[in-house]
Amino acid sequence: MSNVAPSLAGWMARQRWYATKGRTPAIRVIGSLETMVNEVLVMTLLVIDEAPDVPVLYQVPITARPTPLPGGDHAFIGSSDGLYLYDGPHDPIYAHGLLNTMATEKHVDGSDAQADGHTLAAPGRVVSSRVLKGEQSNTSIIYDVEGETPQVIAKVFRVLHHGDNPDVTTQAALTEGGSGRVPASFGSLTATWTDPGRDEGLAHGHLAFSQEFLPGLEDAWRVALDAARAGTDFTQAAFDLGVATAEVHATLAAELPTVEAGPDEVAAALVSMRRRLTTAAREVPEIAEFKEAIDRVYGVAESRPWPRLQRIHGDLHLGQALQSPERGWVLLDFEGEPLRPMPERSRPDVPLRDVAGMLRSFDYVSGSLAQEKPSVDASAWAGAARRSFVDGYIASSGVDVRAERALLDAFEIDKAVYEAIYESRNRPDWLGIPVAAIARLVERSAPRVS
Ligand SMILES: Nc1ncnc2c1ncn2[C@@H]1O[C@H](COP(=O)(O)OP(=O)(O)O)[C@@H](O)[C@H]1O
Ligand SMILES: O=P(O)(O)O[C@H]1O[C@H](CO)[C@@H](O[C@H]2O[C@H](CO)[C@@H](O)[C@H](O)[C@H]2O)[C@H](O)[C@H]1O
Repeated sequence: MSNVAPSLAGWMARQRWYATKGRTPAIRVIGSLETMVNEVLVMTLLVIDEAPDVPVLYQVPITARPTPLPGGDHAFIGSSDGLYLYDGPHDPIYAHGLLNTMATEKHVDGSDAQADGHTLAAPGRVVSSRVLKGEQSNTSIIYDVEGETPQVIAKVFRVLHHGDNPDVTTQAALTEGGSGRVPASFGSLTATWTDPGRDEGLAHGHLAFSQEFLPGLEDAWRVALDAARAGTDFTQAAFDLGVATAEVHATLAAELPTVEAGPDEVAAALVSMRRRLTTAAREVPEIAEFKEAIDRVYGVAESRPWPRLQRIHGDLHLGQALQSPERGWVLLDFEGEPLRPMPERSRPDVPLRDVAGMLRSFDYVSGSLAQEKPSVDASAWAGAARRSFVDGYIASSGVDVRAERALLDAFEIDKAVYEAIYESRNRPDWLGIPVAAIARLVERSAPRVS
């Protein structure tokens, strides 16, 4: 097609996944994978947006149809060369083709980009597909498939990066390790594209992956919020969540490389934590006043022995766990923290970070209920859930994380610092939740200066 970019820019700016809110995209198509299916041109465009200071690369799958897609008005992008352009995931021709590509290890050649599929187990024949609704940073397509096989979900990554996406590699390793604590991985799609900024002039990364879809399950955030509001005991569920987290850690340590936490590794982790603190102090005045005290907590953590580093979830919170009646807790979304640079997210890290993430999440339950009208005091509920979660983690892992309090506190503070940045950028009304946690943790952990 001659030039689809003019139709795309305005549409991209309105999408949930467009990362630079409030800016007008300045886009250029740098690569394209194209196939013709029954008179429909299916294009996976790699689109660079130079509007932000650091350009962002997006994956924008679109279909170009000679006639309108029935029922596709909500996914209509615009017209070009007399063709009707649609957001690919909403068009069954793209959606079915994507799953097929991942299931058959097909190679697709594009002018500037190449994609290849990888599959662990093929799902059955697709009957229908639909896009998952809700606020998400990526676009997920749910497929109904023929026969006894489970439903399938394919996640289309919108922002692309050079290097493996941990959402794919970590969950695939867990599936290969026989873990039922994640939905079974089916396949993934990677691409190579030109990148003049890299030494070899090429970048390589994940475009999409597919896994078992577990329908009709509530995530733990909703379950916990309802339980806390009603004052229902959650300690057994929290204990089981601790067990599930420890089991995932054990499988990841067995399946993927682990490394000794030597002085260089500890120093690198501290550099990243202090960099984040500096950003938070600059963006959030409430954090600036705690900066020195937090720095002292980090100093204590630095002087303690660190456990061996391994792959972890990286952004574990209650919204990332589904409660299945058959399987118990199942964990999702191993993509890591969206605000952390992608190369850092695939590095071996301290499993205590995931423990800290979940502890923060129980605090968020009581923090958000305290803001409801009328306000609900769930602090005792949250305290009991936090203790039970840690009990479950210790029971399964055999690691006494309470004995590593100084480290756990430092990671909990680091997570709350991250949350303060996240909330100030996305949900300012909730900024008080991580700030109050930092005040409490610092009061408990920061050595006083006389
Ligand atoms: N395999 C799955 N089975 C059931 N629901 C899922 C599955 N994967 C994702 N979901 C649902 O989709 C939501 C978003 O998925 P997630 O992986 O967190 O995407 P994103 O990275 O776009 O936020 C989850 O909170 C969950 O409700
Ligand atoms: O799910 P994402 O990978 O997009 O994670 C980001 O958004 C989360 C909010 O949806 C954010 O989580 C924070 O808020 C949760 C309640 O909404 C709470 O349970 C978490 O503990 C808290 O960190 C997450 O930090 C962010 O990366």
